[in-house]
Amino acid sequence: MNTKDTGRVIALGFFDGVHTGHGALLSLCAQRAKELGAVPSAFTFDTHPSALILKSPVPLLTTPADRADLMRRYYGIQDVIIGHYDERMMKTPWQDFVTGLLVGEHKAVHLVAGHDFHFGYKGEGNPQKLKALCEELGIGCDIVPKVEQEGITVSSTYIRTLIAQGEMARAVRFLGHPHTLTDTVSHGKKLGSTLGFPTVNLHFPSGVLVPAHGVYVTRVVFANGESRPAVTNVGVRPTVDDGDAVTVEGFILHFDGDLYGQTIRVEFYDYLRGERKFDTLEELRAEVMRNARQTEDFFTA
Ligand SMILES: Cc1cc2nc3c(=O)[nH]c(=O)nc-3n(C[C@H](O)[C@H](O)[C@H](O)COP(=O)(O)O)c2cc1C
Ligand SMILES: Nc1ncnc2c1ncn2[C@@H]1O[C@H](COP(=O)(O)OP(=O)(O)OP(=O)(O)O)[C@@H](O)[C@H]1O
Repeated sequence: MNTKDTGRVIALGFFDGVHTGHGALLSLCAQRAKELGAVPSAFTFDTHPSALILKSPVPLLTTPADRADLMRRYYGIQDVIIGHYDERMMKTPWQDFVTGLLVGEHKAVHLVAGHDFHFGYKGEGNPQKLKALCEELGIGCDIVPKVEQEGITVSSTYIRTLIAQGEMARAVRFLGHPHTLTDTVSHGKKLGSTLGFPTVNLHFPSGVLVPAHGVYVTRVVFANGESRPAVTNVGVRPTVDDGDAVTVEGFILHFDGDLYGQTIRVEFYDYLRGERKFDTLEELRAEVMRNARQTEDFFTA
């Protein structure tokens, strides 16, 4: 993208999940970019800073690619800069992050950050300092006030707890869109077809949060943009498997075709039930058919 002449308006944060709080920043970023004739952009990192600073990995709601895709589709962010978070980045003073990286390298003409945005070495940068520095540099800066919903401050941390507990419908309200996983379809055991419900098999990449094991109302979006309702199991399939490998298996309704090797997006809308060990495959089959009808009803209601 040629930003040499136009420059970028850059929204700042990690943006895991791209929730409604992030949405406030991203919408404003798109609006300012339009006013300035600049490219609406966002800056995120490949690794969550806490993973390095606190040395404890944070299981994320989204991969960097899903984050970028959500920001583009829902908020019109054209350019998502994915910075590499390492020791060097951690030790970068907040002023250098702004002047060297955002303005110098990425041609920022305007920045947008949230009310509690702390950044740079030891988190010494904050919204007040950012605003003052932007004034000095002669570029614009917006600080977005806190977004609350249902009396709660919207945050990635809160939404992670919801998804880990299977509270998917509530998570979707706080995200402002369905929870998303994009992956390439891999081969399963092919048992599903003989049981009357062929499935696509996906995996959560390492570092991405696995929702509570159970069955979900989902929609599968194909590479060509078409989509179909699907009922999806997340878990270890105790009826047919002894292992503890977690799979994501979707039975796509009203569809037959080979999707092996294709990249698809699964959108999670609601939680139907926990994963169970059935005594017979026939009982499993009957339950999956019931869950398929519930999924159909969800989208036709
Ligand atoms: C909607 C749905 C619900 C499922 N629920 C369970 C379950 O509760 N317990 C279980 O052991 N397996 C469950 N499964 C996994 C099935 O055991 C698995 O899809 C089937 O054995 C076919 O596997 P395959 O695709 O590897 O051939 C579910 C699968 C789907 C699609
Ligand atoms: N509820 C909110 N209202 C307004 N701005 C927000 C809200 N949540 C986050 N932001 C802003 O969005 C940007 C990205 O924030 P960040 O990625 O840290 O999200 P977060 O939800 O606060 O994450 P965490 O739960 O890890 O604290 C920051 O500038 C932050 O201040």
